[in-house]
Amino acid sequence: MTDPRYLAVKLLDKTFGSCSYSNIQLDSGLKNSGLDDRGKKLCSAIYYGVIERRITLDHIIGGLSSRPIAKLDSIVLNILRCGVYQISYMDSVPDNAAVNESVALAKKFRKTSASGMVNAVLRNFIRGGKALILPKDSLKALSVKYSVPEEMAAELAKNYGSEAAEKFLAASLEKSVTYLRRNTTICTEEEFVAALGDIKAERLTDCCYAAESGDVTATEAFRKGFFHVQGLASQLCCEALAPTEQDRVLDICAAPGGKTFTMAELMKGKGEIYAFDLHEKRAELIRRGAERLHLKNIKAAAGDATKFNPDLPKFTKILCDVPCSGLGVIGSKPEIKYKNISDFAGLPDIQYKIVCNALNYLEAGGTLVYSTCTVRRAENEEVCERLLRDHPEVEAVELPEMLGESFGTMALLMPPKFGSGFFIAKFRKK
Ligand SMILES: C[S@@+](CC[C@H](N)C(=O)[O-])C[C@H]1O[C@@H](n2cnc3c(N)ncnc32)[C@H](O)[C@@H]1O
Repeated sequence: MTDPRYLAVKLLDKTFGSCSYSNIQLDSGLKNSGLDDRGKKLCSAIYYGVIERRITLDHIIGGLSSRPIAKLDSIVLNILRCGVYQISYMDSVPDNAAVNESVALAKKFRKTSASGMVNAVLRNFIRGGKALILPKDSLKALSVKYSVPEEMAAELAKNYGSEAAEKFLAASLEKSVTYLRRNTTICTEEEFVAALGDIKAERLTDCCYAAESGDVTATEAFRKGFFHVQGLASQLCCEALAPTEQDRVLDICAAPGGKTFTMAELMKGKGEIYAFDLHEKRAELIRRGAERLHLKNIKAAAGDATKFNPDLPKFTKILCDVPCSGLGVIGSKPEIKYKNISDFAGLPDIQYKIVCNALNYLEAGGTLVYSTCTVRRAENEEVCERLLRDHPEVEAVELPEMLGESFGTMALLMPPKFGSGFFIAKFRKK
């Protein structure tokens, strides 16, 4: 049988060596591993933990190793990262076990010559009281403490102030919650809770629940289409657009379909939703999800949101949930925080192009919601301000209260209260 720590190191080596998504990498790694549930849990905890804390772990290792981090063999470095992670953050793993398992891993990976160094670094870390010594410079300290590149810490602080940036980074390191959206078109709360079996779910809003840990997709409730997994903020975004059965809705960047499904349910399975995404493969994800949830009011197809499609009708409500840098969801997708800020340079123009194109399909008097799962002004407030400046036919609309808070016409939702970082703005065509 595979060793969970061995698999974690192997997967980390792949993840850090490519740009793949952590959840996809982990799922495929676990699938054929032959690990039991306990092994899978341990492997996932180490794998995600190391991605989440990579900069912090490297800072610790850099202070203890005689060779610079950049000169270490990548497998050896990942063994050390996993070792320091277990010692620092996993109470369930005794320190000695973390050291011995790491030394054994070095041998298993045929890095026998490095096993002495692995042993020495980890034992010195424990002997030194597992200290995390932060750099004096405040930006560098923020970067090491919350494991975020300096450039990104600076960007967050520039956007929302250093206090809000630190709060956001701290919240993103907290355990992430799995939120479920109950499918009101086919089940009552009692039926939903019963079909969840052993998994307990706490109700947060009318249809949003926070699930206890466990595989929610293995439940009878999932098989029956009684819910889909969707972040709290995403659910609030759909409620902000508030589609009803009288509406014809356009969801212009819709895959994998979470918001399409919630809107279809708010419309009681009636009215019409046109759901588009760039490629057919992604449109198919929406169709499959709609089928599992027994939702019949969704038409999904491939379509480029930046280009006008003269064959489309006018819509009473439009959702522009545009592609974005995703910094709001670094809590659940930690690999995002290691991207370069320069990779995001072209996004505001694409986002603006999409929302302008969407306006072509909006009926006079119709409403449009613009949303992202990021916390950058350039992709949020600035795109919306440009829209209002250049389109006199558009006006900003007051958002509904969300979890008891009023936001005006643009809302930056932040974790932990709203689950993740998310932006929502609402407009009307005069
Ligand atoms: C934030 S995600 C949408 C998430 C979706 N609304 C949901 O709730 O499940 C943005 C989506 O935009 C799609 N996308 C990117 N560029 C696009 C374009 N030019 N036209 C249409 N969709 C595009 C991406 O494939 C991605 O699925």
